[in-house]
Amino acid sequence: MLGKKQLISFINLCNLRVLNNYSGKNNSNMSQEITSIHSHGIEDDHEMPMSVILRPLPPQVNNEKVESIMKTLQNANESSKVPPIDVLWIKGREGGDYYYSFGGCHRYEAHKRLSRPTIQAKLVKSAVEDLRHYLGGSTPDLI
Ligand SMILES: Nc1ncnc2c1ncn2[C@@H]1O[C@H](COP(=O)(O)OP(=O)(O)OP(=O)(O)O)[C@@H](O)[C@H]1O
Repeated sequence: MLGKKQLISFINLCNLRVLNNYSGKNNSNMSQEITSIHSHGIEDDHEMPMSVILRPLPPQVNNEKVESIMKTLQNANESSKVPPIDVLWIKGREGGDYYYSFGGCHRYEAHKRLSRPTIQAKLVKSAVEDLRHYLGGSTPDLI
């Protein structure tokens, strides 16, 4: 279990990674999609890069379930049976974009073990207050 200081450092490290990723050329399409989603204030499904998703809470997974989902994902005829995970999209006070995920542990873990670069995600526009429900006093100051 991470201590409070470690958790904050971890989140800050991840945030740096998010900002770096989003300034990179490879994510230009993603940035455009995000911008258009923001302007409409809606939730929608996206092919999100795994590397930008912040998961500050350690997952507790059932290996059999993860392996079963991996098999489903690897079968082209079955993969659509795995629904998108929910990702909270939060704007920092200086305009930074942060993508937090708390549920969908088994689906996320299955993608990770398959080294999938992206995961289908439902982007849900959220506020820092929503993050506080999960992280309490360890909620970072998002810039
Ligand atoms: N082989 C499979 N095994 C389990 N679930 C599968 C499989 N294939 C598709 N699914 C779907 O994937 C989703 C898994 O959701 P579930 O709530 O069980 O786990 P999770 O959300 O990924 O993890 P957690 O609930 O622990 O955060 C369900 O909608 C389920 O129908």
